[in-house]
Amino acid sequence: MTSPSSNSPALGSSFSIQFLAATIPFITLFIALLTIAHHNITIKLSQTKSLPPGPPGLPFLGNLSLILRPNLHHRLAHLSLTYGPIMRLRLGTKLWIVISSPTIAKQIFTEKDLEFSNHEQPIAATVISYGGSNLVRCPYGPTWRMLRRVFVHELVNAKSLDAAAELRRGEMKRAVRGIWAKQGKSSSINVGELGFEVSLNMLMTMLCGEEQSVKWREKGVEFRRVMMETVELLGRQNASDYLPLLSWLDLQGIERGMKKRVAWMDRVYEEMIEERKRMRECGAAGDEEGESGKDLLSKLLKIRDGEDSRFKLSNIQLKGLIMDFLVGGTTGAWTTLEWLMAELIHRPDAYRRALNELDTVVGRKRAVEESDIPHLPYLRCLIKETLRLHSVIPLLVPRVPVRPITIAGHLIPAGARVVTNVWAIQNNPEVWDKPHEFRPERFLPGGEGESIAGGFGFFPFGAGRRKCAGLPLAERMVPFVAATLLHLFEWRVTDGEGTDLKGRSGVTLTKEKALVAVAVARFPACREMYE
Ligand code: HEM
Repeated sequence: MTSPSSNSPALGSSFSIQFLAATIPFITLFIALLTIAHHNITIKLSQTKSLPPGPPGLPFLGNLSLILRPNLHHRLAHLSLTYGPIMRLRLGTKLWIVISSPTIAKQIFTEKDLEFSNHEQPIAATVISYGGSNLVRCPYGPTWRMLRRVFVHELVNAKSLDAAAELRRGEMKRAVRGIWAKQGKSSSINVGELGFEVSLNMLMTMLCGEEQSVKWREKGVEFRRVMMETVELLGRQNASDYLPLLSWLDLQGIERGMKKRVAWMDRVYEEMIEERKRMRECGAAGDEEGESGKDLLSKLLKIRDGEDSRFKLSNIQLKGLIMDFLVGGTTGAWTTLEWLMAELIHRPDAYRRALNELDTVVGRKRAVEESDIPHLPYLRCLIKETLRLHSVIPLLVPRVPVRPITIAGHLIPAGARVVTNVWAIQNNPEVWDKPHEFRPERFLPGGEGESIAGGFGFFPFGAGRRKCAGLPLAERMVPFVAATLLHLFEWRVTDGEGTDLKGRSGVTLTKEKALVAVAVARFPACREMYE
């Protein structure tokens, strides 16, 4: 008798293909583990003595299981109580050095800032940054310096921001009108969604002018969904980053998911660029002096097309900067606004004080203007306190030294990920008095905030060369939106929906449950402030 397989060469070859397909992952896993073992042994023999202390880990995988769950900022803060303010974690082939002390952070971001000027580039970030072509992920060097100059001096410099103040005002008015229109219909408002929508519309209008942004406004809901999913994927710890030999399997689907969403955003950017080009060709988009010339996309296109000899920008870099502007801008703004409103609902006395300040400075007959912000010190304290308790990016963007560096007597090897737990520092009882209480007053002149911030106890925007490039815009946009919403409406929560203060962190720290509130006009007799 012959076996079925010997009679059927086709079946035989399909069997061996199936066998091969089934064994490849195991062979790869085996090779991966051998490589990690070799890598670990090499690190162990040469460096363990001088590395910072850290928890014991499993063979090959190290402490990987610790970081694959949410709310990593909490877990790392807790671990640092045992292992100290500079701690190591071994994650597959990677080494993390976690910093939880202001003194060590100060050393890293001041004395040694140059050595720590590279941001890490995990797989998901490589996808969203067009392979490291945007500002957030560009390796430190001449290209990064050029991108940073374009961003800081062309997009968010005082002149550009002043020129676009009217556009932000228009978007704020549009949002107010929308909230007003819902009056009396007992419709609740998702505060985070509102914050996202207003900030996205402001950024879009600044980017491509009022006329063109109307078209993108229709895509706002989808934009929000895609962007939120992108940020969520960006914040998930990806096993492929720590076990590179297995990365082709993309076990958690993070790379695939990211590519899909980035492709969607890329299509939007390409369309925006094409349309702007058409407008410029037919003279609808003018010079910098003209009305539509104020838009930032025209400036970027001029640079890309070689009309501005100071800089050189490729199309990919241009799209990377748009990504920085929109993702960085919306993420920081909406999370801060939602946390701020949630905190105020728990602190009626702080809420009342904010309203008193607004009613005194702005009055009851006109809406808030951006120019009012410098005269609203308590409002600025509220925002600082929100950023202290709920840092938007609780672990900042990890830095990667290019050569071995000794900090606080410990070796940080080249290529290690230096993760600064700014949340832990800003919530440390050894640094702050009753840190878990929302007390905006601490940032008033003479309060503890002044001295602690100088000593690296408060730096929600990061520090050093790679400090948030969008800070000048954030300092205008966030207080302006917050002040307007507080001044014109009374915010009431219905069933306590989302009023708890539980957070959930990935790359950003957001509220676990969305805050939903009803907005009631404070000055209904002054319809012109709302319509
Ligand atoms: C409340 C608002 C915001 C917060 C808390 C925030 C926070 C941060 C943090 C922590 C970093 C990393 C800094 C470091 O590595 O030391 C960063 C970088 C950055 N942010 Fe922001 N950000 C905010 C708003 C914005 C806005 C409005 C924009 C753009 C319009 C923006 C664009 C950027 C960019 C481009 C970088 C990368 C800078 C570089 O690598 O050179 N951010 N931000």
